[in-house]
Amino acid sequence: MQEQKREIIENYTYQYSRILKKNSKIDPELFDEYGVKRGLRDKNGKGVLAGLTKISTIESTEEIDGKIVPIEGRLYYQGYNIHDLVQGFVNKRYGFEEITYLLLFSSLPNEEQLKEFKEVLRDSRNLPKNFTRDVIMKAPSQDIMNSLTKSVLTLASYDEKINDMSLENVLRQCLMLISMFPMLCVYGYHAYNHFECDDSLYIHRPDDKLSMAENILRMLRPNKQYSEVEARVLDVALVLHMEHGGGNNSTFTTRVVSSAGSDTYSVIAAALSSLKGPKHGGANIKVVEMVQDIKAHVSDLKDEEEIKAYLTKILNKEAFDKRGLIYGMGHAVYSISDPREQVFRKFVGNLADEKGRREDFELYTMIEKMAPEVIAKERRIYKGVSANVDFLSGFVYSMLDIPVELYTPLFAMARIVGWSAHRLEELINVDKIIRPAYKSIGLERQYTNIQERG
Ligand SMILES: CC(=O)SCCNC(=O)CCNC(=O)[C@H](O)C(C)(C)COP(=O)(O)OP(=O)(O)OC[C@H]1O[C@@H](n2cnc3c(N)ncnc32)[C@H](O)[C@@H]1OP(=O)(O)O
Ligand SMILES: O=C([O-])CC(=O)C(=O)O
Repeated sequence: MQEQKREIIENYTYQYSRILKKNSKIDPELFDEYGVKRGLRDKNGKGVLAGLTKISTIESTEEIDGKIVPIEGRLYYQGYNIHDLVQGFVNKRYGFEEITYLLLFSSLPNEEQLKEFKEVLRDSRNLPKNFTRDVIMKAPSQDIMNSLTKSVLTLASYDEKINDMSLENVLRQCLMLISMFPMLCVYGYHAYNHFECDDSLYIHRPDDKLSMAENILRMLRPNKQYSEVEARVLDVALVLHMEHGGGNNSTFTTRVVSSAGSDTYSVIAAALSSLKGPKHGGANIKVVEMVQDIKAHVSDLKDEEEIKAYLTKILNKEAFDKRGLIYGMGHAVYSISDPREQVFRKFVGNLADEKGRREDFELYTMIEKMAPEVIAKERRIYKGVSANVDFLSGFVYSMLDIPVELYTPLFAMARIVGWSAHRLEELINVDKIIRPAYKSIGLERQYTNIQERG
């Protein structure tokens, strides 16, 4: 019976998807005719100006002799170059907490301020009683982003001040979510791994003395053990993913939903739903799957021509997931390079040697070299294509023995900081609902009674 019902629905949706496509199709030329900016971008790929922000700056071009020329990408958090920030803490102290303070409060903390901030984060990390058992463990899924979103929305029902939009209350909610995300994600993974994959169940509590990066590894590993190098690499990865302007899809979502007056939990749930998309934060999982697929189908991984031919097949929707995308390549703003990928690149070679993954590293390097050529040949390129932050992040996580299901959630554990900063900036400065226009090209029609319809 169930089988029969499923077949009926499948036939219906098959037939109606064709009707939908025919009736909803809009002539692509009309977008140009009405000056519609596809993807809110102009013809050169530049985004329409939708707001102002002081939180971060992304640069990919420079004006030289009156001409706009592409440059190596630059990223600044609150005015500080990302390279200088990473250089400032790496191998000296953990950076996540310090850079979170910077992004939220616009200045680098002194030692006293950092100590106090870490204590506040620690005290904010307080899951409601039995939340792990009653919420996270229920209906576990391989999709940890969905599990995280469910947890965030359920946390709302424990908050007595859910709709209080005062700055101090929204800041309290943001700090709470920033500090709790690692538990929600890692416990969600353990629940899936236990109930769906028949593995043992571990729920380790975070240690109040440890940094965010250390606690993620501690909660994840059955024996709670990790090396200092592993924790420091993860810490840098988190800092690199924290923030990327107001226009990236998930931060713009944060701005849009905040502008409607929604509560913090709903705003962050919407941002999570955006981030998981394979064209955005979900790309880090896709890259690793794509590289596995290349390894399975290319007989000589050192043969440039064979790699090129397979990448062309991926681009032509003939291989891998048949969506026509080479994941980890391209960016809406950067052209020559993404500075975050450059930071990863600095240490990923050594890490690969340490972990016996040199051959994989060489394959990634080869793809990074060939893909822009293949994309430039097959697509209309406005500004050049290079590897983005998602290209190497999954490879790095795999060398830290982090399960693939947690790659995009790790992005979320970092980006919640940027979302929080942008939500606060939107609430402080704008107070106007975001509402762009859609030109209607539908024709007016005469209503017909149901008996008279064909
Ligand atoms: C944290 C992040 O979100 S980083 C991005 C992570 N996403 C990915 O790695 C997925 C693969 N990359 C992509 O899909 C794209 O490069 C995006 C979504 C990141 C940016 O897309 P756009 O802003 O359209 O890039 P751009 O304007 O430079 O693209 C020019 C053309 O090349 C295509 N293109 C760009 N990158 C790729 C790619 N990796 N594979 C296939 N085609 C590509 C675009 O679709 C576009 O074609 P169109 O005009 O027919 O739409
Ligand atoms: O800026 C973008 O469009 C995507 C991106 O790199 C990010 O959000 O980190």
